[in-house]
Amino acid sequence: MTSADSSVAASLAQARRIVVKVGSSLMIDPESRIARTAWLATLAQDIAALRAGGAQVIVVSSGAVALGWKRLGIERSPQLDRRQAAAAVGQGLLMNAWSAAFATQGITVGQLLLTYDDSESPQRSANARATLGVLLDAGAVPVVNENDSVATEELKLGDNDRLSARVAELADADLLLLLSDVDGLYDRDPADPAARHIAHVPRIDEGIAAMAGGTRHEGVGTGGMATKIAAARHATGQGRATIIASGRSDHPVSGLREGARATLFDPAKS
Ligand SMILES: Nc1ncnc2c1ncn2[C@@H]1O[C@H](COP(=O)(O)OP(=O)(O)O)[C@@H](O)[C@H]1O
Ligand SMILES: N[C@@H](CCC(=O)OP(=O)(O)O)C(=O)O
Repeated sequence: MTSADSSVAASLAQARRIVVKVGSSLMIDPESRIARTAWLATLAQDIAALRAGGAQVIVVSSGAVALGWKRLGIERSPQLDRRQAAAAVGQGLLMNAWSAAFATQGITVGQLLLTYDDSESPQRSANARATLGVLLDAGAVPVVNENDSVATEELKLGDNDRLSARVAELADADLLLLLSDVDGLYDRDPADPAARHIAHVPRIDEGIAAMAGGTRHEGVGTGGMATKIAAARHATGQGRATIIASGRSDHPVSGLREGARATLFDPAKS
């Protein structure tokens, strides 16, 4: 285990309130069904273990749009009304999957659907904060997504990486964990075989931001590494450690506690 790995483990062990963001590519299979029911159960077990260690956990889950296409029986399309209709179908499927996964741990889930203007409005963000607080205190796991079916193009956050940083802010979390299909930041898109993994980022500067490219899952993932770095910048700037890690394997969080490779972004010093 390297020192950066142990810092990832230490950050997880120390955090009292954690936002775990799960990308679309982890939730679905190439046929656009909930693919990874067995995997989701292992993540729910990991989250139950974090809670048993005294942490509170909020999930931000993507996948509604990607899941909705197939069930609704329409072709994938960039058109807003079609994506919104797909999300209306997929969001229910997504919550069923989370609800079933956490039920195996005896944990109740509560759905929060937020828009950009909710997070900008003092009144609505105060309400969302209070709802999160009651859910957490009652022992539930809040599962958050963007309210894709109503958000207009101008008022969309548009990606759940940024949404998760805003949720971390709303909930005053001390750790943001972004689970993706890649085990952290590389010095260039890892599609390039020469790309090198970066285990530790003490400070996000323009050089770091310039390394991050887009997604290779057009129509499934949104934003690629660039929006994860934007989220990490937002969260670390507010003093929250951020980890980007792979969710490809079973037990992705306990894997990190045992030294799996990831990228740790230090919180900014005040
Ligand atoms: N510098 C980089 N380091 C790591 N991944 C990168 C980088 N630049 C672009 N990417 C791409 O970002 C992808 C992860 O983002 P994305 O597809 O949006 O996933 P998610 O659904 O988890 O949000 C990676 O699979 C990779 O193709
Ligand atoms: N709110 C959208 C997720 C958009 C998004 O950011 O997706 P991803 O890049 O996979 O985290 C959905 O549920 O389909």
